[in-house]
Amino acid sequence: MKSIRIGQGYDVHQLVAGRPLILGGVCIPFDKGLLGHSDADALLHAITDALLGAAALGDIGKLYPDTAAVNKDADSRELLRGAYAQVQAAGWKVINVDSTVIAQQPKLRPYIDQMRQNIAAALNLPVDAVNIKGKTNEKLGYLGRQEAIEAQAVVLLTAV
Ligand SMILES: Nc1ccn([C@@H]2O[C@H](COP(=O)(O)O)[C@@H](O)[C@H]2O)c(=O)n1
Ligand SMILES: C[C@@]1(CO)OP(=O)(O)OP(=O)(O)OC[C@H]1O
Repeated sequence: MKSIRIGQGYDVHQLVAGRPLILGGVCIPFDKGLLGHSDADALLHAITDALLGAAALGDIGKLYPDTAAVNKDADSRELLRGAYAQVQAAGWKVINVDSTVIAQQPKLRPYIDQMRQNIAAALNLPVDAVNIKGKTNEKLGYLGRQEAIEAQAVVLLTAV
């Protein structure tokens, strides 16, 4: 049997006024957005870390330091594609992705299908190999107070 690997990823970014809210490569209408060096797409960052973790290639900050001017305002779809190129060069391909975005507001459901399509395109996967779940934080803590949005992801790789 071909070997398989699992990886998990996590990210959180602060929600602030004056920034666009970008999740899964979708710009979501909202009165606040995520703060970061890049476009701060917490979902794509969590998936990128899950990919790199499964292939034992470190983490997103190792590939794309937040001190590098080239990464300023980067489109996280490009970061995800670049990380996946390294994962593929190491002899792996993705089987599937599952993820959770914890956002008290806004409701993500209307945007989930477009996010799945963006992630599937970046990873050369069928859309039904990518799942995204939205959760509130039941108004608890900093997520519940809409001070941040968090994302968690797992990916499964198989040897090519
Ligand atoms: N930002 C969010 C949060 C939740 N959803 C959807 O609502 C359902 C219920 O959420 P709970 O946190 O109350 O369990 C959840 O299963 C999602 O379908 C959402 O779309 N966006
Ligand atoms: C993506 C990078 C690089 O621009 O910066 P941020 O957008 O701040 O995101 P984070 O998830 O904190 O870490 C990875 C970074 O190195």
